[in-house]
Amino acid sequence: MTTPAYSPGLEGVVAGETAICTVDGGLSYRGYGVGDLSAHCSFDEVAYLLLYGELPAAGQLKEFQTRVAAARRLPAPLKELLAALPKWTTPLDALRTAVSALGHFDQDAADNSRDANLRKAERLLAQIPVVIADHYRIAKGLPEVLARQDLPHAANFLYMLRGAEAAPAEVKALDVSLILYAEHEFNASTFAARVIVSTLSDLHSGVTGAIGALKGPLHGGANEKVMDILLATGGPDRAEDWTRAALARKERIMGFGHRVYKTGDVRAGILKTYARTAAEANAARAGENDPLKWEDTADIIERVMAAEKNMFPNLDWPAGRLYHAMKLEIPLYTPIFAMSRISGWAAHVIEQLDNNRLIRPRALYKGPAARSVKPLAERGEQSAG
Ligand SMILES: CC(=O)SCCNC(=O)CCNC(=O)[C@H](O)C(C)(C)COP(=O)(O)OP(=O)(O)OC[C@H]1O[C@@H](n2cnc3c(N)ncnc32)[C@H](O)[C@@H]1OP(=O)(O)O
Ligand SMILES: O=C([O-])CC(=O)C(=O)O
Repeated sequence: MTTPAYSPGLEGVVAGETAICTVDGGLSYRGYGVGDLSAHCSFDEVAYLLLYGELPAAGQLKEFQTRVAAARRLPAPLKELLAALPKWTTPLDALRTAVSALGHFDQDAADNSRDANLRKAERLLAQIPVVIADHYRIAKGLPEVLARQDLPHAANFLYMLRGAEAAPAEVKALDVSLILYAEHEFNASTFAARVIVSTLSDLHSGVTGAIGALKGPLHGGANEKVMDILLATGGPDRAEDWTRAALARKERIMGFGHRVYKTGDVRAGILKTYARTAAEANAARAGENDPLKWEDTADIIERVMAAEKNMFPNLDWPAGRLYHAMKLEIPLYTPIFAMSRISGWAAHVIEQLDNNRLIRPRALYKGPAARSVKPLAERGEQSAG
């Protein structure tokens, strides 16, 4: 047997084929550049594109939105479960548990046909924002807000969370962030979902595992850490010294760097404008006198990171700031990523199952050489590996 090539972290390894997305030559979903999609489409259209392969015509979009809106409700026992979770449960952990539980209530759960997976994907697309908003309101002791049938994905989420309709500019900014978060080829959470369903497991299992992978701060969890970093600097006056000191301590500045993008992430550039505009608008509304404090702080950190590390922002960097400017609480940021990425995860699960082969790579063995077992009575104590 020949020894297969080994690449730590699978860097640069082509682990499968996809027709959903490419990061080569600028990020595109099914052939459409993300700049074009975020300028001309809504998240609902992009979710349809990812799931069905083509942008919807007006009638198809309406039918899709109607189906999704009708599925915006949770089984009563799941609401009870959300209320029964320990009070320290994070919103992302609650979401992971809820998606797993939703599998029990979905009549198509065990059906891995393409049609059933599309039906389940639409339902999860509808249910995930409801889980996030319901858990948030339960944890705060606030009354439940029922989903609206007449609002698109982003607008309905903000409505359920706050109990009031959001301003159009806020809805647009959130919507653009959802478009940019929707899909990204073989990132860790999507790959996790594909590995899971490659055993012929089911969509809910794949998405539950994907949420677990998204949680980590090297992936989706980074968007929550971004604001921790900005707040820790104290503001523009101390941002440069703080960043240099953090780098000297060999700390990672969350929101920077990327496994694939080494000269910058196109999505970060698109969302930066929305983060800045939201900061100006929302601070003005709240009567704050330094609306661009965190945007200016971010600019300084960007300059230091480029000069010291030749490292550039990824999408989480402006997304964390945008959500903060919208006065959303930090533990909601990674769940918001999930409420978008469900469209990409589901598209990949369907694509994997359309042409499935078990994903089972090899490991390079680094353990002890072959040896014989000594009878128990003859073994001395040895410290574990
Ligand atoms: C939407 C998304 O999920 S995008 C990713 C979001 N994640 C983050 O923002 C977390 C911060 N960034 C990182 O940890 C990394 O850049 C990753 C995990 C995203 C990509 O990592 P890789 O390309 O595999 O690089 P790797 O982790 O091997 O790091 C290489 C070197 O760069 C350093 N480095 C990488 N990212 C950063 C960072 N953000 N800040 C400071 N140093 C960094 C590492 O410490 C390491 O240094 P060393 O060689 O001296 O040990
Ligand atoms: O591709 C990656 O490794 C992470 C990422 O940017 C994403 O999932 O959007």
